[in-house]
Amino acid sequence: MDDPNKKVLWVPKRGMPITIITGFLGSGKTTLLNHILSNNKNLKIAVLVNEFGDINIDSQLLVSIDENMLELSNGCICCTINDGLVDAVYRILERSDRIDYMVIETTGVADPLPIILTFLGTELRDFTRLDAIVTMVDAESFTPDCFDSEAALKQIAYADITILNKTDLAIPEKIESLEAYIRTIKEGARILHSQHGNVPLPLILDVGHNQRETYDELLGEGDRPTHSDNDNEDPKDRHHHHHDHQDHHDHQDHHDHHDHHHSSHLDNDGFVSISFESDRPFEVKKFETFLQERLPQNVFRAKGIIWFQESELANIFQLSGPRFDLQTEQWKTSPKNQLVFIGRGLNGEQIRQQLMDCLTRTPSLQ
Ligand SMILES: Nc1nc2c(ncn2[C@@H]2O[C@H](COP(=O)(O)OP(=O)(O)OP(=O)(O)O)[C@@H](O)[C@H]2O)c(=O)[nH]1
Repeated sequence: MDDPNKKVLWVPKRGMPITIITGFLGSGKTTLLNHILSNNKNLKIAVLVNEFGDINIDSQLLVSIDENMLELSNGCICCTINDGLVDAVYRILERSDRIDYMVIETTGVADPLPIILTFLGTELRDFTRLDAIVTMVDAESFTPDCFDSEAALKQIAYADITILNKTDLAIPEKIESLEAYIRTIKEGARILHSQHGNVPLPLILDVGHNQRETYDELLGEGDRPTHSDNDNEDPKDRHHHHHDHQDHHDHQDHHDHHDHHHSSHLDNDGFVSISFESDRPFEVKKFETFLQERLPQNVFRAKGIIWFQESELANIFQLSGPRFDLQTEQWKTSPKNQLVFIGRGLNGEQIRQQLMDCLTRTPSLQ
């Protein structure tokens, strides 16, 4: 055992507060995260961004934060709870620099429940305090059929706070009927309105709206005493917790647990993500034609950083439903194309070929 006098109280008393931002594809999660990072004055916030796709576009679209405060995980955290989420959270917790708060942005197709249960039902609950699940809803494009997506519905059902975002694009009647609809899914829902995620931060951070009792039944621990503070725990022990779940015996337990939560997983609701990268620029005209004439209807969301032969700048491309948008900024890396397309039943090979056709010709072919 370590010298007990050497114990360091570096785990916050009630555990690291965690806010989880969910919301369907393109609803404004990254926009909200940027609002939080730009406007919070006092908190040192660590961010965990999870993306559904091979390329991390979001991380490049975040306002600059200390690189060390950002953890990335690819794929869907609700599918890779063991390796992705738990480890990424531990990596943040184990940092020696001061961190007051953790914000996690899930993918647009994530079912929040397995993520919530991971925080409440694994050893993570000793070191974290789930503060609130914040769900972004696109007030313009959201319809009660929820894009046929079970994930979209669950994101609202498990929200502690729902933000009706993009109110600039929706008529008041639509906003009203959406509110009413949300309350049919979740009685007594706390609903905020926003444009570009602009909500007062005290309404969404450190609000203590997540109630673990709500999940007792799912966690199978109705009569179990609630966990006490862990301010007396030796960080070394905590460290062991972490590695325990990687050794054989515990790993097995962990797996059972995981599978249990996983059974409710939605397999991304049939959404697939296609990524494209190239070190050669596009020709503007060809890419325009691609967008106008070739882009399949079933692409629900696309985003990326585009290199046009005609431009010195990086072009940030955003497509959400029927809208798309291009904005320029200085390159932070050497110029290249990085794009992700998300939708149902996409033909990846075809999309990639069409994008290849947008590239400038290689010198040898000219
Ligand atoms: N007009 C309008 N556009 C918005 C608003 N909020 C976000 N957007 C735009 O909507 C697009 C998608 O926003 P993101 O924040 O990237 O959405 P997301 O939920 O992170 O998207 P995924 O990562 O695909 O899940 C971007 O082009 C934003 O600029 C808003 O309130 N009004």
